[in-house]
Amino acid sequence: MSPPDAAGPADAAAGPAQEPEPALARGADRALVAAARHSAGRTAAVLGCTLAAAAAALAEPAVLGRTLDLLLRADPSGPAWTLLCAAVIAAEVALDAAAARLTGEVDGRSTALLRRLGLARLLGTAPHHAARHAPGESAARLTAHAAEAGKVPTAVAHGVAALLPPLGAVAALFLIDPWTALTFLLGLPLLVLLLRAFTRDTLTSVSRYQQVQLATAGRLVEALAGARTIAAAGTADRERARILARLPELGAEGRRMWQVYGGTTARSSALMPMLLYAVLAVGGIRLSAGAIGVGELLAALRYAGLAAGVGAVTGALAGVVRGRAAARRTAAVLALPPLGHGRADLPDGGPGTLELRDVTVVRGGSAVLREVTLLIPGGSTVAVVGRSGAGKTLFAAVAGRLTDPDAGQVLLDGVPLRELTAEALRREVGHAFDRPVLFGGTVGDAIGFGAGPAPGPRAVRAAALAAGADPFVRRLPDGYATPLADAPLSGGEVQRLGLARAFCHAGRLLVLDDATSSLDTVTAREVERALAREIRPGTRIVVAHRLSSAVRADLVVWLDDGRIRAVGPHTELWRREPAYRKVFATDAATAPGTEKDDRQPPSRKQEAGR
Ligand SMILES: Nc1ncnc2c1ncn2[C@@H]1O[C@H](COP(=O)(O)OP(=O)(O)OP(=O)(O)O)[C@@H](O)[C@H]1O
Repeated sequence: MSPPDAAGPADAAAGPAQEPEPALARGADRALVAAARHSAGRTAAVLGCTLAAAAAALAEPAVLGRTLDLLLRADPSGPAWTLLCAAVIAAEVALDAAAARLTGEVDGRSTALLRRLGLARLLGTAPHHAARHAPGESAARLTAHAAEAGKVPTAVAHGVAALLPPLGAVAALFLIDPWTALTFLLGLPLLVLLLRAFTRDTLTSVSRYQQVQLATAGRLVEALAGARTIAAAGTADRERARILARLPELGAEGRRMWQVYGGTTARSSALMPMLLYAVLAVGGIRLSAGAIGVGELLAALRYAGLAAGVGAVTGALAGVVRGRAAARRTAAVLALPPLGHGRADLPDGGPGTLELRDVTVVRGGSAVLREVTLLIPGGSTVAVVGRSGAGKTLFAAVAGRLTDPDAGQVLLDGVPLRELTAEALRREVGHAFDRPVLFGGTVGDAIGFGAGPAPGPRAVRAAALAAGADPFVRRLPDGYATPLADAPLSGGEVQRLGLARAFCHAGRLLVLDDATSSLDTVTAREVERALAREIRPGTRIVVAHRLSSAVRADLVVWLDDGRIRAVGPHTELWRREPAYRKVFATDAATAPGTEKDDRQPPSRKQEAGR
């Protein structure tokens, strides 16, 4: 088997164009709002439970203090207040437990929503947009980072609820004794400064940490895809070092995050006792002056503790900050432009006439397909030829709407491809690739894989026969029922299964992008004949390096540097254009129409990324 081997120089972190940061931040906030709306009822319940638990926590010192005063005075209502005390504490515990359970549920639902949206966008965009992010990066964005982002709605709810005890506690302090409240408020600016520094430092640190995480995941997946190249080049050690190169940065950022957290906790731990002692001292003076009772002093102390509850607020704040930073990573996937579809269908029985009007495709800032205008008559077979990098794959991609042109229009039987429904497009336009990726449980499933109802075993077998795959499939242990994972397939066999998949769903237009490059000449010729005789008639676009493909085509489209250099029958171009002959340089000794081994070195191409 010949798996795609994508080891390349691309450094995931350096390569792709990223969305500008403000746009990402807006996208992240929109995604988080959508996640919050998705579980609005449950998120409100989390908020309700946490607020109620906070209210119980707030009521507890007052009830406790009052109970103490009543018991000290041997007041007859003392036992009733004791029961009330127990009820408040029990309610606080129960509400905390309910909030924790609901939080887990909402976090899970929000994460699932972000992952669903991200996955739909990743698979619903043009392949070259999806390739903006290295596969490992995209995986990290939709797993770890989506999970972190999914916690934001509940973290906000917890954050809001965490504010209630400190604010309520300050109010309670005022009610008990204004002097204790003022004493506490004197220390408040220090707390505010502490929180601000914490938010700023955490955001920076978390952001850097996540960036390094993404880059490392990207490099790892790149290396896995390019394992053969690395083994062949003997660069395993160098590659391992490249993957792990940013590990020290990861460690440093991780430590910095803990330092920020630890520093804030340490400073708040130092600040809190000082505040409590100050409140205790003032409260003691007020007690000796007879302004408050013992129970009220106890309540004031507890309220001061609640008011200085910076730990709860910083914890929730840290969750929101981390989640928002992670949401930006996920939002980069959500920002990929969708390949939208229209509502039109194709006219019944159309021959598959394809028209390109002034089609321009821009990649990496420059036009790589330029003002291509062409009419391909329905039912004809067209060979697209040209030197490596001439734009053949991009031509095939716009012809079958794997991507949209940046300017111009592509029409099939008079209908712009953009206006077709997704169903009509994939019913009538099929693709086969140089290195197809097979999907499905069994070999038969892989051939039948496609939108719409699954084809029956007969249709699957007919397609495999036409693609020259039937003989080797029948030799597999369970034939068509052999699990894909147990089918040892060569590169050419995978390619034939990819062809069979395209034949199985053949519509009025079939685009074969180097799809026979791994087949021997005889098999390739058999496939071409079967394509002409046994597959539903229609228009064929064959990106080809083989001379024989050009020879057999009705029409040759010769691309050169992204432009159409000439269009015409092969014999005519061969006779008239010396440069055309050079396109098939290694076949120079082969006269037009002869059948020597006419294979050019195959250009290895992936299904995605153009
Ligand atoms: N996503 C992309 N970003 C930048 N440049 C791209 C991208 N996709 C294609 N190109 C460039 O566009 C040009 C045409 O590419 P294309 O793959 O269509 O060539 P090709 O004729 O099929 O080549 P080959 O015969 O080698 O497969 C090349 O120069 C290629 O580098």
